[in-house]
Amino acid sequence: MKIVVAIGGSILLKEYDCKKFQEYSAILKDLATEHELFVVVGGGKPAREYISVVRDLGAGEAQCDDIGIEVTRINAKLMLSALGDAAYQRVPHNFQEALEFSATGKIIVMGGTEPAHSTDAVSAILAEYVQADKLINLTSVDGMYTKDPNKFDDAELVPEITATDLLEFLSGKDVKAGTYEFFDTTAVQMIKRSDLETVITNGFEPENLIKAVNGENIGTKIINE
Ligand SMILES: Nc1ncnc2c1ncn2[C@@H]1O[C@H](COP(=O)(O)OP(=O)(O)OP(=O)(O)O)[C@@H](O)[C@H]1O
Ligand SMILES: O=c1ccn([C@@H]2O[C@H](COP(=O)(O)O)[C@@H](O)[C@H]2O)c(=O)[nH]1
Repeated sequence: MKIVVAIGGSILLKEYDCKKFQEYSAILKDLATEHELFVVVGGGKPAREYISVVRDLGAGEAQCDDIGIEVTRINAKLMLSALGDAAYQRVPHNFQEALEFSATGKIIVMGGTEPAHSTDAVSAILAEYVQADKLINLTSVDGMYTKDPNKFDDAELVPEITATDLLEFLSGKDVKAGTYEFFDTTAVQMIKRSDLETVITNGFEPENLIKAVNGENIGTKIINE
C-alpha cells in the first residue's frame, strides 16, 4: 500500500528528546519493507512558541504561518536523522518534489508547504497528489471527540464520522497560525473529494500506526457517505 502518515509535533517533541523519533523510526523502517511511505511531521510546541514570538514582533498571520512551516521542516530533518539511509535525505518543500523524491523508493519526510493551513492539510493534499491508499493521522488524543477531551471530562470518542459531518463540526473553529485546532477543514475537504481512507488515532503509542495500517478499529475513521 501507499500510505501517508501524519505525526503531530506534539507527539514527537513533547519531551524535547529523541525517544519518539527513535520509536517511530523503527516502526517506519519495518513498515517500509512492505509499504510505500510518506511522512508529514507537525510543528508542536516549538512551532507555537516561535509563532508567538514573531506575532509579538508585529508579523501578520501569513508570516506567522511561515515561521511555523520552518519549524515543521526542522522537525522533518530530525525524523530524517532518525531514519538515516531508509529515508531520502532531503525535505520536499512542495508536493511535486515529494513525488519526485519518492522515485528513489525511500521513505519521504516533509513538513509544511505554504501558509494558511496546518500539516494535517499537507498530509491530505499529499495523499491526493501521490494517490495514496490510506492517510493515518497520529495526534495527541485517541481520535475525534464530541468536544475537546482536554477541557471536558464528559467528551466522548467518535469512532466514525463522515467528512461532511466533520466539516460541519469544525466550522467556526480558530484558524490562526499555530492554532488550526484539532484538524483543519482543508484536510477534510481533500479527504471528502478524494474519498480517502483516513484514520485519526493516538500517536503517543507508536504501535497504533501498525494497527491503523492493518485496518484495526482504533481512533476515529473518517468515512464518506
Ligand atoms: N473535538 C476534539 N476532539 C479531539 N481533540 C480536540 C477536539 N477539540 C480540540 N481538540 C484538541 O486538539 C488537540 C490535538 O491537536 P494538536 O494540533 O494539538 O496536535 P497534533 O495533531 O499532534 O499536531 P501539532 O502538535 O503538530 O500541531 C488535542 O490536544 C485536543 O485538546
Ligand atoms: O503547510 C503548512 C504547515 C504548517 N503551517 C503553519 O505551521 C504551524 C505548525 O504546523 P502544525 O501542523 O499545526 O503543527 C501551523 O499551525 C501553521 O501556522 C502552515 O502555515 N502551512
